[in-house]
Amino acid sequence: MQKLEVLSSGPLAGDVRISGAKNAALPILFASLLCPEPVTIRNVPRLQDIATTIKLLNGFGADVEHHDDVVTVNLPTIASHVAPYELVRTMRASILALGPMLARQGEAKVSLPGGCAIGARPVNLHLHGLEQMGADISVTEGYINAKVDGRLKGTTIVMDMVSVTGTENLMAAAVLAEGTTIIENAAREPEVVDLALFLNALGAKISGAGTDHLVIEGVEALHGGEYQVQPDRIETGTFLVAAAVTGGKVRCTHTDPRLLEAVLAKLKEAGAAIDFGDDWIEIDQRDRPLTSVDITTAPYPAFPTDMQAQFTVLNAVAEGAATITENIFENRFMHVPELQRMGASIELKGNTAFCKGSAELSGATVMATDLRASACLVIAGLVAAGKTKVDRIYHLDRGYEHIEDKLQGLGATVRRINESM
Ligand SMILES: CC(=O)N[C@H]1[C@@H](OP(=O)(O)OP(=O)(O)OC[C@H]2O[C@@H](n3ccc(=O)[nH]c3=O)[C@H](O)[C@@H]2O)O[C@H](CO)[C@@H](O)[C@@H]1O
Ligand SMILES: C=C(OP(=O)(O)O)C(=O)O
Repeated sequence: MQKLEVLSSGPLAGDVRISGAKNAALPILFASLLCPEPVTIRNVPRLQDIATTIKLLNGFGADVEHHDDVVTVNLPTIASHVAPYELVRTMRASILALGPMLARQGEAKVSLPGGCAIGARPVNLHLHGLEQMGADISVTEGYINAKVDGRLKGTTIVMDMVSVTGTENLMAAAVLAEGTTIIENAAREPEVVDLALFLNALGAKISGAGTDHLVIEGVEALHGGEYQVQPDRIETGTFLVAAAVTGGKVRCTHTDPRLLEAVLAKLKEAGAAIDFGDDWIEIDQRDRPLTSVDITTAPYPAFPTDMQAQFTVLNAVAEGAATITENIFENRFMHVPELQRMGASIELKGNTAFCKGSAELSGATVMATDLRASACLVIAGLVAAGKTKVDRIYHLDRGYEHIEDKLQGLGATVRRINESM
């Protein structure tokens, strides 16, 4: 079993190149299913989730090439409309195959992704929206079976809750629907905007992306094209927090400060000096006190749940007391017991973590439970006295490209080890 061994590392320093966004690349790759002509996607990160997606696309009959950060998908005819449990169970985002496959093929069979560490994560909004567009949907033996006679039909969908992949699935399906689809209470996340821009580059007619009101005028077919995935705002935020807690100075390059306003505001509130240009962000925490900050997660443009775990470790070591309230997922505090084992003083009550701050963390063997919890434990290891071993790093590999190389480049002592339990 692979682990990351992290040693107390001192202030991080230097430049780190940010990869393309996992949560934009995944819906874009799945939406390439809509297109019978070749599609070239640039700035795709090398991640386990991307490899899983490519396997799913191969299963549907696609010819996929992946060189460096460029992926080319060619799917002139669909060979299979099934996304099997064996692949889907390793990646919830597989649900994003449903809308595009149904829209193009009139039929889709996708394994239910199931619950995971951070919450139940139902897909009722995805299914309900597709039904409103005329799909006939049943769930049998763990699979979603969706069918439509002819094309999906444009309609108005009011989403009960803000759902990122729910919005993406319905928006992608609506691209090939007959007539106009309106999605109200749509997610405004930058990854939804990236997907809309990608689809429009292939001939889709989507307007309103980035607002909660999307209008999708259906077209008969998409054409091939090229697109560059946006930078990963969560990877960027993770490196900025790592720099902050180690009292370092780090510049994230190939990123976009406009995607991180809520996160940058909280880092400034915590005492960081932040500078930025069009495609870089620099944090300087040298000789500056780090103060804990209250965090409340909510849909974009508010503070992202995917940065909550990283700010929990920041609050554990910063001066002062602060609360962290998680409003998106009901079980996203699995990193807290592990941080407590490293010496953090955090009390959990319902969906709020009360952080006392100023903890002197000590290294321990800790268990990563999900992607961002893993990142939080790696950051904790950078400031903890002695050695931290982070177990179950396959979670980390789902979402962070070459994380140990990037951290080493900033002066951290981190290595991947093979060790049995
Ligand atoms: C691949 C991807 O982009 N993943 C992101 C996406 O996940 P994902 O799209 O799965 O998250 P959602 O935005 O859908 O979830 C928001 C909330 O809505 C609930 N819900 C969602 C759909 C549904 O049909 N019914 C329902 O009740 C969820 O349980 C959750 O409580 O957005 C999350 C919230 O920003 C991020 O943490 C994930 O990193
Ligand atoms: C929760 C995340 O991803 P996923 O939705 O793929 O589980 C994440 O990126 O933090």
